[in-house]
Amino acid sequence: METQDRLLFSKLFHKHRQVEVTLNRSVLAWKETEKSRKRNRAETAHIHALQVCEIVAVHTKDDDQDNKETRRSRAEAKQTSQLYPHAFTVSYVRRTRLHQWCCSEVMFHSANQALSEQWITVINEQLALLTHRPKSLLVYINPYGGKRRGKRIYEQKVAPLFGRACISTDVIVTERANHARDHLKTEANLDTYDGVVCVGGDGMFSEILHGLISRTQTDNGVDPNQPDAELVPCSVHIGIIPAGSTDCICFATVGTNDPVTSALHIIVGDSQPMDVCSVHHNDSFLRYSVSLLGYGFYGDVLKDSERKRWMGPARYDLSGVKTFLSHNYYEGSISFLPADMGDPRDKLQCRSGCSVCQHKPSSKDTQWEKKEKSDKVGGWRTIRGKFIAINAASMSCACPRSPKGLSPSAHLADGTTDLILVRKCSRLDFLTHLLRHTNKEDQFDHSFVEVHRVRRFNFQPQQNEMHSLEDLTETPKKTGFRPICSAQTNYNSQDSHSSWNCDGEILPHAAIRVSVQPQLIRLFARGIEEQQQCLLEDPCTLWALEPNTHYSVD
Ligand SMILES: CCCCCCCCCCCCC/C=C/[C@@H](O)[C@H](COP(=O)(O)O)NC(=O)CCCCC
Ligand SMILES: Nc1ncnc2c1ncn2[C@@H]1O[C@H](COP(=O)(O)OP(=O)(O)O)[C@@H](O)[C@H]1O
Ligand SMILES: [Ca+2]
Repeated sequence: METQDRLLFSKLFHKHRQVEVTLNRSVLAWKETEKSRKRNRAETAHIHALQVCEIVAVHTKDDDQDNKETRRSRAEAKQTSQLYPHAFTVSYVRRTRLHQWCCSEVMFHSANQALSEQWITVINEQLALLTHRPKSLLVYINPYGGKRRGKRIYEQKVAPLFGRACISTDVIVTERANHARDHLKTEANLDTYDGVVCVGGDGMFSEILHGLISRTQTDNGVDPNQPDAELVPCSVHIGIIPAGSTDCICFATVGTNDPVTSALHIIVGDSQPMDVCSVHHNDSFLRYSVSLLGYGFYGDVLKDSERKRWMGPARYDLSGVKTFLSHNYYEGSISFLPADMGDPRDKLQCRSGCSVCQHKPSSKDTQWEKKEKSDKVGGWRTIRGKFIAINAASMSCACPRSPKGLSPSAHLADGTTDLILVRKCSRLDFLTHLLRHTNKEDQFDHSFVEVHRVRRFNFQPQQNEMHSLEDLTETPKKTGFRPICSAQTNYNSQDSHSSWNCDGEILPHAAIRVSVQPQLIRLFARGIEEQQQCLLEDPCTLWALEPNTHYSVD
């Protein structure tokens, strides 16, 4: 970076010290001047830098300054304000704990009003060049999601940030289930928004997903009932402010469930493509899924938990224990079309800028699929058996309960889903498998678990009439649970079918056809960041550094 690339360079005051401030197209940086450093006997010159793309806003001093600095040294602050009364504040993204962001501020003072205004103008000009940032958002709040804090979370933590970033919003607090979905499907004027934000959990996200996809297909004349239809990607981004019970979609795309972090990802206009599974029963469309499609264990947990909604997020713990103790298994046949790339056990985790997901399936891949379809059996595999759980994870499904998720190496946007088959096994074995979701051990490393990366799959449950004698002898006594090490599992003819847990919603049919639609939607997210993100360039290059001075960089 040569000094001629500088857009602005000035000597200003920051925390009562004179600093050289410099701005180019990508970085805003400042360091104490030599004069000021000598006065403060500082041996090291510290260079601070922040990326322009992570600046939230710039404002005249104003209002906001009940900050720590002012509390620490009111007298000094008063003196600076008197000598250098013209100030501006830059709000920017600061990384705090792992994957967590906050909005920080830095204030610069000047004696010269025109100079202060020039800084504001030039920074704003640079922000205006970031055209991917949303200017107008449609926000839906589920007031009953999670611990029923959605409205408060939005009003106290998110709305002030949107206001600071000059984003205009239309806010709808939902009055019933499917209010947001129906509004998006038929009423919302989507041309006026750059994004739709949902404040709630995975169920609320699912409403937005269905509303947007359905609207997009209707507008483009695509019939979603055709299982082989190529769906049209949605042009409007979706933002998630986590305020639900599991919030797995937020956690797996951002790395944390923090409303402020998510609001900042929306403000900076991050964009993360995501695969969507379309689920059909015969030739009728049932639902879309982006995270978990789970039959058996997760379907039963969800079904049981719906009756305990009043308990809030803790309902899943109780239903989880109950379902685990019931130890049901289900018979059926699963056929799938393996993906030609990647492996669920390759330990290549999907992270921000993931190289696997950069490769959007091309028309060549689609032709390959068509060929597979045309020779009917080519590529398709079928597995019959008795399963405790059949899970399709289109993303890792990481969440606070399971920080690495159901399939730690699943990708957000590779056009595939990881099909995990957990066969009938003892309770102890199943418990060991479940516990491995919460520690570093490999949950797939069991003889009764297999996992396949697939593009499509079909499930057909076993018809009720055929039970082997062995199965019938396994029907449990109604009075209690059998020993924890027992290999026996429950099978009673009334409950011979489970339900599918589709991103937290119960599906009415057991027999389904699933097809992954690559990168059908985009979220205001960037995937999980690997580590503290480095600056695009070394801020030291912004200055001709002085000899015999030690420098340190933020
Ligand atoms: C004995 C220790 C057992 C630990 C098991 C941990 C495994 C947890 C994996 C959880 C995967 C969750 C996938 C996401 C599902 C959500 O879409 C769904 C709805 O979320 P929301 O709308 O926010 O309520 N949540 C669930 O289905 C809950 C599953 C909980 C299972 C215990
Ligand atoms: N105003 C409302 N009243 C009742 N149910 C609602 C309302 N708004 C949304 N819902 C439904 O609530 C369910 C759960 O919402 P969600 O935000 O995912 O919370 P949780 O994570 O606690 O399940 C979703 O199925 C959604 O359709
Ligand atoms: Ca995927």
